[in-house]
Amino acid sequence: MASTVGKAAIAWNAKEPLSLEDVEVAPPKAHEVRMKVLHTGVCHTDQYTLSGADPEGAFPSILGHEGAGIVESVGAGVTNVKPGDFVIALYTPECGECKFCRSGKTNLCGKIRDTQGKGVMPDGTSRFRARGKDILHFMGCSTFSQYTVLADISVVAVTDRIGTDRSCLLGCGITTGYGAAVFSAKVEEGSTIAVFGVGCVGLSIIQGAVRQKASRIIAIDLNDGKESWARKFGATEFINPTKVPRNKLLQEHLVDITDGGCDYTFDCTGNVTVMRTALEACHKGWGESIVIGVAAAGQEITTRPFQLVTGRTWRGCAFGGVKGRTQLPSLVDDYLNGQLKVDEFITHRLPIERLNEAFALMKEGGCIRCVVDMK
Ligand SMILES: NC(=O)C1=CN([C@@H]2O[C@H](COP(=O)(O)OP(=O)(O)OC[C@H]3O[C@@H](n4cnc5c(N)ncnc54)[C@H](OP(=O)(O)O)[C@@H]3O)[C@@H](O)[C@H]2O)C=CC1
Ligand SMILES: N[C@@H](CCC(=O)N[C@@H](CSC=O)C(=O)NCC(=O)O)C(=O)O
Ligand SMILES: [Zn+2]
Ligand SMILES: [Zn+2]
Repeated sequence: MASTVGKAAIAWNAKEPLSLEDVEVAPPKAHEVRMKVLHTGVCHTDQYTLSGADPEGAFPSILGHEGAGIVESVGAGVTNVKPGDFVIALYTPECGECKFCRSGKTNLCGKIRDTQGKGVMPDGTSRFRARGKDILHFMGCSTFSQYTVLADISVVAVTDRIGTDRSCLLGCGITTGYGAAVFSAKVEEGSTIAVFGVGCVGLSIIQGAVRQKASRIIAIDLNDGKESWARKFGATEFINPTKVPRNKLLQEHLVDITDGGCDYTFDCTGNVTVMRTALEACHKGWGESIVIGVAAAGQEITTRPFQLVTGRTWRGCAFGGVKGRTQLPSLVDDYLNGQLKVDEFITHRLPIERLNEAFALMKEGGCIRCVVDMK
């Protein structure tokens, strides 16, 4: 098999716009898949890494991890997909064999995590070259490229009846929030929950909490414009933290209005102060706070240990705790059966040539997800 050339949006350095240029994409080696990326979403984690705040961020690299497309070719030993299959890229792979996969306790497959974090394929090398230099991979996906190479355990085949311009969003934001509520927290019927940060992830938590029949879903965001978004997805209340009664902390206000605190709270902001508020807004004895937002290098969370002694639980999840190869096909079915909203998240669409504009749009409250056409 030969190398192929396609356009990719290369991040040469942190804090710089992506540069659209030709990239040479080597053929897949054993247990690798070369994918023609048809659509990609742009997630806040891409922006976080481009901002330089990610301790694992390395450049030059090809960002993007919320992508879907078609298998172009496969390396030796690949049995789970074949050329022509429609696939979603998985930044949380699923090998089914490692200690993590076998534990049944987590979706955090460990098989390729070390090399993935270093921006290389499992054999320690890159498949991308541009301007005579190796370009790093990102989150095992690099979906801001017309062609990319992934480990075979980092793709899942799904029906294309959903369309790659929709299935791409199941590669991160929607699955992360929905999974956090349904599979990770396992919100119970009648629960009171609070969601901090009404973006794609927060709205997806709301969607999951509605599915679980939560009674009260309190959405919290600094932007009043997010209230209509939250209510459209099923929130029963909205709070702008800048408007809580004077001399009350937001967590005190939440405890007051919920008869002692929330059963579940979710941070979808990446702000460590918000994470503390979310923990302390939990009900004594059983409340659980789930950290989803990604915080910048050097940031740490604090609270009084007494908050935990008195029965609150502080934990987190990646990709909603969802096992991509096992569980994503059924989320696609849910979408096709009208039980999972996906289209509703798409506020903007752009061609590959305008991918940088998606980063600017993310800073505007009106953008939930921008889907980029990579063709
Ligand atoms: N753990 C995981 O697996 C994953 C984690 N993430 C992370 O989750 C987070 C959310 O992602 P996404 O939904 O795409 O991001 P968005 O930026 O779309 O949503 C975050 C929302 O939080 C709001 N916000 C910011 N600060 C506060 C605050 N102090 N109080 C209340 N609301 C606030 C933002 O408002 P404004 O726009 O006005 O700033 C925005 O509406 C990010 O940190 C992302 O990196 C994403 C996917 C997977
Ligand atoms: N590289 C960062 C950590 C970033 C992070 O937490 N990523 C999430 C997914 S965010 C998706 O949009 C994740 O999957 N974490 C688990 C993992 O193994 O990376 C850092 O070093 O802080
Ligand atoms: Zn993401
Ligand atoms: Zn594994």
